[in-house]
Amino acid sequence: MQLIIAAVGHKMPAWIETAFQEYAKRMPPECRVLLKEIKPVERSGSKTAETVMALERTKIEAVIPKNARIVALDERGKDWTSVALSQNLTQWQQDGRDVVFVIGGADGLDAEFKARADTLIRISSLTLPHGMVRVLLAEQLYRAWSITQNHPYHRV
Ligand SMILES: C[S@@+](CC[C@H](N)C(=O)[O-])C[C@H]1O[C@@H](n2cnc3c(N)ncnc32)[C@H](O)[C@@H]1O
Repeated sequence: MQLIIAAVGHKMPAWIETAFQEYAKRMPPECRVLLKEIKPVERSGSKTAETVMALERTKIEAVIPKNARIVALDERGKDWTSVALSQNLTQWQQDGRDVVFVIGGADGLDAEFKARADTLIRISSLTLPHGMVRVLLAEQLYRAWSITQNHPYHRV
């Protein structure tokens, strides 16, 4: 199983890259997190937000491996606890399918893409900047793995 974060957004500030790597590098070899950045579609007066999201959806789908489980990130998604994420991580490791966490761009994710995702989760009910979402997600994946290992990083 490969954990992939497909994130619309590139050329992130150095502090986002540093924070993301801080957690990604802690993951063990059997549970590595691979980041696939997707260049946002250029905004222009003639493109509606729906058009932009549909174009970004095509770019997102191009980086998703066949048969991968899709977990879309959205502030309206299910509110998982870290323990629930760790339980899902254990199940995902058992079934072996790749898992792709998808983070949208400035306008969000295409509605049809979200409807077809296997799961829609939120990190908070607040709207977060997309760069910070990849950092928080990487930390939560490391925490979830720590829970599965009874590692002292996670304290109940
Ligand atoms: C700036 S937000 C887009 C906001 C957009 N107006 C919307 O309604 O989705 C960019 C991306 O960050 C992610 N995101 C933002 N806040 C989030 C949250 N609280 N939980 C999970 N993902 C979030 C989502 O993937 C979203 O598509």
